[in-house]
Amino acid sequence: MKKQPDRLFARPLVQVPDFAFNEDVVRVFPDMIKRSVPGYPTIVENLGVLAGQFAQPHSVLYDLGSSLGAVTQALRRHVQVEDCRVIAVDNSSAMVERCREYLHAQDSMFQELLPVEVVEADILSLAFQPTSLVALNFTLQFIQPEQRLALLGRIRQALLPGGALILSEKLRFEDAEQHKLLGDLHIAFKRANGYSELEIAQKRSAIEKVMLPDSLEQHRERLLAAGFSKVVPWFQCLNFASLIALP
Ligand SMILES: C[S@@+](CC[C@H](N)C(=O)[O-])C[C@H]1O[C@@H](n2cnc3c(N)ncnc32)[C@H](O)[C@@H]1O
Ligand SMILES: O=C(O)C(=O)C[C@]1(C(=O)O)C=C[C@@H](O)C=C1
Repeated sequence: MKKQPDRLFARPLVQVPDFAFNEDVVRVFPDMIKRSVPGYPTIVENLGVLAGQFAQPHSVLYDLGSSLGAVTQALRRHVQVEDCRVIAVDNSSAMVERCREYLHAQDSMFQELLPVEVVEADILSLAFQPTSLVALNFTLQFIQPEQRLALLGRIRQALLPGGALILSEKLRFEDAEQHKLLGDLHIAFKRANGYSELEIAQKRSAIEKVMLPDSLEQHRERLLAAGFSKVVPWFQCLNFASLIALP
């Protein structure tokens, strides 16, 4: 379970392959996401706090695209509601395997944590159980754009009254000047976290076909079209934001 620094794009690659959540990424993922996503630790910790306000007894909490279970761990630290359990879902077997190890370690450190099940599955073909809280923390941006509405619709159908979806995403901006400013500041954030120009450029070309961010307006419209009644942004740092969507 050794956590390694992210040097995946440090050396020049003849051809940069498309980004995938494989074994190499799993080894460096905690370091990669913290150094790449402005506000990530704040979002994850507060997601636990927010979840505590929506979680209901005898219901399921979903962490969709759970990676190594950072959100699941925050849910388990913050939510103390009777007969709640967490279902963490990811379709990367490398992520799922390591996630189970981390959660096992959390079990041995804390008492009275919510029970958790880690499922290796495609969230697009998941049969959702009635749920009071769904977290999509930087996952929707990796789903094919034409499949996003249907997924959100199914999540909406599964949500209990009084529950919530928490959706965190990288944003693009419809105003070109704003898009460039926040994009440049994100690059400055990566530089300040020790990434070289080469690492930044190669990561960008690895990710540009697999991660397709939407604008805040697109998110809002799509969430409303999926049947959500209200969309409330609760956090933004540069071009990364998190929204609460109410059923
Ligand atoms: C950026 S990571 C999410 C980070 C994580 N939620 C966290 O807060 O640390 C995106 C994750 O979504 C997973 N993923 C992408 N498409 C998926 C799908 N269709 N079904 C399940 N998981 C998916 C990837 O394997 C990856 O682990
Ligand atoms: O936008 C970027 O440059 C990123 O690296 C973002 C991002 C993400 O938002 O999930 C992309 C892939 C990695 O999982 C970590 C961070």
